[in-house]
Amino acid sequence: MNKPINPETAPPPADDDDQRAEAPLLQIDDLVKQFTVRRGLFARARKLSAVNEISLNVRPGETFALIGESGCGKTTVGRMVTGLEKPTAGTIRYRGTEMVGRSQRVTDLRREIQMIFQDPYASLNPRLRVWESVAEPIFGFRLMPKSAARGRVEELFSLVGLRPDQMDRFPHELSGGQRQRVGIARALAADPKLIVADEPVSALDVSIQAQILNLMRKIHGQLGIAYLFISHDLSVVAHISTRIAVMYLGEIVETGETRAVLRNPQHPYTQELLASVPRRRVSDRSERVRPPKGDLPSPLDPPSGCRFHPRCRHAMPECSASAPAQREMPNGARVRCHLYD
Ligand SMILES: Nc1ncnc2c1ncn2[C@@H]1O[C@H](COP(=O)(O)OP(=O)(O)OP(=O)(O)O)[C@@H](O)[C@H]1O
Repeated sequence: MNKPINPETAPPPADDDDQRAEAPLLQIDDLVKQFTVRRGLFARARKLSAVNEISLNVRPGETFALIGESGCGKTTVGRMVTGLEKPTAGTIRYRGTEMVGRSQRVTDLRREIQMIFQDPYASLNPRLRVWESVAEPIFGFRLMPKSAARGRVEELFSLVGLRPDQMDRFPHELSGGQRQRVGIARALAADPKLIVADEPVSALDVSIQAQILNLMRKIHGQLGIAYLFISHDLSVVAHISTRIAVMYLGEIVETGETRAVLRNPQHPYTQELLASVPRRRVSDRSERVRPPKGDLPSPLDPPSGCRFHPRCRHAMPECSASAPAQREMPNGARVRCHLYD
């Protein structure tokens, strides 16, 4: 996206009464993911803390954004939500059901959670014609007789702005934007209620990014699908999400309505992310979030207390001593920072 951030472009939140009335579609509580890593054959195994006790919920039909620097754990959260990765601890509830095990109920509900990947080229089978890739979930979940699948794929192609004559092409015969449209059609084929979109536009040319985002917004409006939208890019998130969670080194440091958080960020990390945006050149790849000073510490050995404290210009002695509790701010955002104790 080549626009500076404008909090006013964020879709307005649903009014409070609507929000209270609706149970969350997705409820994540105290989710933890640790990977066991070993550097070298004889090195001892170590725990890498990719996601540390995060909680969030996504309401039916809303777009919830997860944002943060590369390596902060966003993809790992998305992969746990879609069942590609198993949590170390914590719970993921979808429509009230805890998504563990392989019961029929869990399997049926998994169909309703689909994923759009960053790199549509890598996520499509190069040996299949694209219509066959889109039809795979229809066959896999036995959603309709095989004879009807091609007609359904044709409908999906039309929905995502592709022509029927493109159905028999192979992925390499399409442009990046067209391949991402195929990826979106494939996610829609399973009739989802929630789509985890993992950096869906960051591999695309800037000129194509807006087209794909507009398509995602159109689908959202037409079909009422909720998105868990993972991105590095604040300007993308400002454009598409109603609520946002800012992640830093495996933890959520600030969460709230997108407009409120972008207008008046409270956490020093969020403030730095936002401050870096207008200074960027718009045409280059540094459009992504520019990290604050210093390197991102290793999740193999995360800092004590507040994980952001070694890079924080407001750091105080208590910041390295204890992890801050989450506090609700006057603008409704929830923030973890000792400045607000
Ligand atoms: N399978 C794995 N085994 C070991 N470490 C992993 C694995 N997957 C992710 N990690 C590590 O977990 C941390 C979080 O990675 P993750 O991909 O979730 O971050 P991210 O914010 O999505 O970053 P990016 O945008 O670069 O994908 C990183 O340090 C990463 O190296």
